[in-house]
Amino acid sequence: MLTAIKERTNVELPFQTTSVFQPETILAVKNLEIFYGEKRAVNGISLDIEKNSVTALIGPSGCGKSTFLRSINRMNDLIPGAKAIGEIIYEDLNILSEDINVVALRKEIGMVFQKPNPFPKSIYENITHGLKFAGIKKKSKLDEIVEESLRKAALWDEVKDRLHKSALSLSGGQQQRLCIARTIAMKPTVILLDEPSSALDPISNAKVEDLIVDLKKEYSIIIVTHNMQQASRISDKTAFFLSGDLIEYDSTETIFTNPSVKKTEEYISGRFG
Ligand SMILES: Nc1ncnc2c1ncn2[C@@H]1O[C@H](COP(=O)(O)OP(=O)(O)OP(=O)(O)O)[C@@H](O)[C@H]1O
Repeated sequence: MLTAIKERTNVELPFQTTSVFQPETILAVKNLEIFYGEKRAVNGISLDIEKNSVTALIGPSGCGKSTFLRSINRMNDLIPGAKAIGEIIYEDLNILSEDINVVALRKEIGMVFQKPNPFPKSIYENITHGLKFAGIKKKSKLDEIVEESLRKAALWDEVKDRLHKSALSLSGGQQQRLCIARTIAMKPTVILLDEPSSALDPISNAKVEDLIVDLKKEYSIIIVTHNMQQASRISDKTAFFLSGDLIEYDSTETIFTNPSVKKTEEYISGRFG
């Protein structure tokens, strides 16, 4: 799929491509620094994100989790004065390169935000909006993708009889699954989730968590969460951030049962943050 980004951007690859990845790595982050004006919010972090896994980003408020997450699909470009230095390598390309086609990138690396943000349109149109923009016009094809995306987001059975009703008539939890379906419809490889269930009631939260675990079969998922139980329930790897530094990154089991760094243990046991 990324060939599309390459073709559209004509990026010259400045590095050898085949040796960059370990077999299961989908994103390789190298010496990533992110600034807002003069202020550095992420201090030169390096980590590999595994394919078909859930990676949780945890840490106290203001430690740089969302800033890092947004850099992965270049959402920080929308913030005046924001600047990223270093490399985020995805399928042989540095995502941070000026030549990257960010529209194509954001289709492959989709994002779902904390507050459900469906368009004030029908459920059907919420899914088809981006597809039409991408040039898919045929009704039968659109119908097929709508059903497929809603099924994958575990929402089809609840909405199949009201596809042309307003998305705003859905509950908060359903709206968030619709936003996930909207992202899935663009056929991403990576899904970024910024506290996707923190605004939801416990039952909707549980549905979204089940969905995330299910989705990792097909997608690589990176989730920012303040909820330690959530991180331990659904993620395979956990990265602990503090003041813009990546303090510890390991399997979720290790982070929660036997962390190497004292600060990690203090944070997950609720002693600060
Ligand atoms: N748009 C912005 N302009 C300037 N500074 C920003 C901006 N967004 C974030 N920051 C700063 O960057 C640092 C990291 O913020 P970020 O939102 O990434 O942290 P976070 O760990 O995601 O926090 P939270 O858990 O509260 O969402 C903070 O000091 C924050 O004030």
